[in-house]
Amino acid sequence: MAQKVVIALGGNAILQPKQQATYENQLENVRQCCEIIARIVQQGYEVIITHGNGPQVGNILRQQEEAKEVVPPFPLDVCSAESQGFIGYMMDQSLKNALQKHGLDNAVVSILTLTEVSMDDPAFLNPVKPIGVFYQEDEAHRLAAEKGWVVKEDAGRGWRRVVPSPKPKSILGADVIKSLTDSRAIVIAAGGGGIPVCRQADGTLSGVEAVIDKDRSGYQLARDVHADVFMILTDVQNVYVNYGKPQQKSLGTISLLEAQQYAAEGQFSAGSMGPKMESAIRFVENGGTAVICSLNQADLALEGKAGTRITQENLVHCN
Ligand SMILES: Nc1ncnc2c1ncn2[C@@H]1O[C@H](COP(=O)(O)OP(=O)(O)O)[C@@H](O)[C@H]1O
Ligand SMILES: NC(=O)OP(=O)(O)O
Repeated sequence: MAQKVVIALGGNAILQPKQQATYENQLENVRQCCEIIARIVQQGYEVIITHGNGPQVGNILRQQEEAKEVVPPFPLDVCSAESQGFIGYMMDQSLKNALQKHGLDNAVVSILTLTEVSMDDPAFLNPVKPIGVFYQEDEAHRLAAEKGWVVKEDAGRGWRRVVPSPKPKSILGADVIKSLTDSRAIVIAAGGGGIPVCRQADGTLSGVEAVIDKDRSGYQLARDVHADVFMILTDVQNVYVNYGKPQQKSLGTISLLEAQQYAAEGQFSAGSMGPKMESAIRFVENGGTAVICSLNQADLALEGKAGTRITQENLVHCN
């Protein structure tokens, strides 16, 4: 039987920190990624795709705020929906083209997905999810004072605006996504973690101003579609311990136990590698294999030849 893999593509892989935020740059990154995904489909995997939206939703929010004198700005959950729509469109188009090139006829569908969160989530009191572009520290503090933003340092790469990131409770429509994947369709879903919504006392849904971590919702999606592999693609080739320090060490294939120990030591930053490792560990705890690697090595990493792989087996190997 074909192995099912959920591929989570980082927002910073779609728009790299040093790139100008043009549509063309983002489309080219997505196009390159879809070439690799098409090769994975050709290898016989059933593929489900999810993606981040941190840089993109931050830029949409900024566009709205800058134009507020002429067009009333939309709330953050609507900006999240916009980002899910445009990234889903780029992926849908690029993947259809890449599959056609490889002579593959799988259907591709992009599903605008809502993710339920709880308004009691403590994450609303401590914003940690970085969105938008990177700033120098002094400029970040100036913007925070001027615009009422909360800003934080992001994994040694600069300063960014941060917003609340509640944990996903459930991905709405996951059963429909699963039946589509069971019929060989390649589904793009829960982009940007899904649009955050909460359920009111009367059962109705309403939007929530937050950005859900796509690695956390990617884990839920992988669990809901019964995936064998959960793969997180980002802008580093491996997960490292002592990241950014002279004794930095790259992780190849590691056991679940080793991953849990590194996480307990606080090796992985909140808002970047932290949620990736947390989600990868949860997936392996539930019986699967998790891989974290760079976008351009996804196919190699699936074969165990690149990236960081967390397995249930007690295999320890460092690059
Ligand atoms: N221990 C670590 N190992 C590798 N990368 C790390 C680590 N801790 C923090 N990072 C940072 O995490 C970043 C990837 O997270 P993030 O920017 O949220 O990615 P994405 O947008 O692709 O989901 C890397 O670029 C790196 O700077
Ligand atoms: N929503 C989300 O997790 O986006 P990034 O992958 O850009 O951080």
